[in-house]
Amino acid sequence: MTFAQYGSYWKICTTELLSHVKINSFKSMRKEELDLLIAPIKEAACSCGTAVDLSATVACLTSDMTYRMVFGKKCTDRKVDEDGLKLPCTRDMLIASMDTSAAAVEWTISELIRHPNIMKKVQIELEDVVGKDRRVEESDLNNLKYLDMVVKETFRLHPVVPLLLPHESTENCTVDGFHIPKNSRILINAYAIGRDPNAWDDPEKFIPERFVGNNIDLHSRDFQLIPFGYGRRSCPGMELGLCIALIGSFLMVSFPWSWICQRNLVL
Ligand code: HEM
Repeated sequence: MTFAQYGSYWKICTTELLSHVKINSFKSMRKEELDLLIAPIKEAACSCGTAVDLSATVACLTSDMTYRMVFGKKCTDRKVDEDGLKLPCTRDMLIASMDTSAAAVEWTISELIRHPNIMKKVQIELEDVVGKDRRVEESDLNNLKYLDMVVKETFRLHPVVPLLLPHESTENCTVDGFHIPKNSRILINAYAIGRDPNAWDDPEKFIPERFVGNNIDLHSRDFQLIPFGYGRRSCPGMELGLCIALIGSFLMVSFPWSWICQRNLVL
């Protein structure tokens, strides 16, 4: 799918599988998968010294969710059974969704561990919005403004697909004075754009507050922040990816980071 030309077959994935309506209709399934994700972490909390590989756990969560969205049934074999791998589209989906979402959560947590004051602010926001007596719901995400800024800032500094995917020009064109011949392979350096001093103040620093009072958004034409690409070949899984990144980060932040360090969690 990833290397296919734009056309009606390609569009099936974005319109049928990853549309806003479809993503919403799978909410309950995400909740179930989230319970499965929490279980090993809870277990580790009870048995001192048990290691939990967060990256692998989040990757399993995403692959199982994608599998269920495509096949409408639970993935019984962790390695994904034959059906999944026979369909190139499904294989692409699994590859595109697993490591990206897991890496986004890992980078967010790494930055929060390096910046305990920012971690504290996220935890305070979580207590204010969600409290301690109930589980976070996807509907809470809209109200977690600071967490949203933290995830955006993480995407700016650590875009998980730093050069996006290779694109090809279908016509001769001129961009910003540069002539680009037809059929050229174009790589877009999202990593460099996110650290460009012409676009960002103090670009090497992790400052979520830089998003206060501006509308820099992942959904609009803000080309200084393009972790999901832009245009019709941008990431069709952006909504799901963002949701997983926010919920995954939320979960990890719920544990005091000192607990994470003491308890031998593999980050
Ligand atoms: C945090 C999570 C994710 C990030 C950061 C991410 C990022 C990206 C990027 C940068 C691209 C290339 C865009 C371009 O070159 O312009 C891409 C493509 C793609 N992504 Fe994602 N992605 C994420 C999650 C997902 C999920 C959850 C799915 C599916 C369930 C998915 C499916 C795809 C597919 C199928 C493509 C290829 C699209 C095409 O061929 O035009 N991604 N993603």
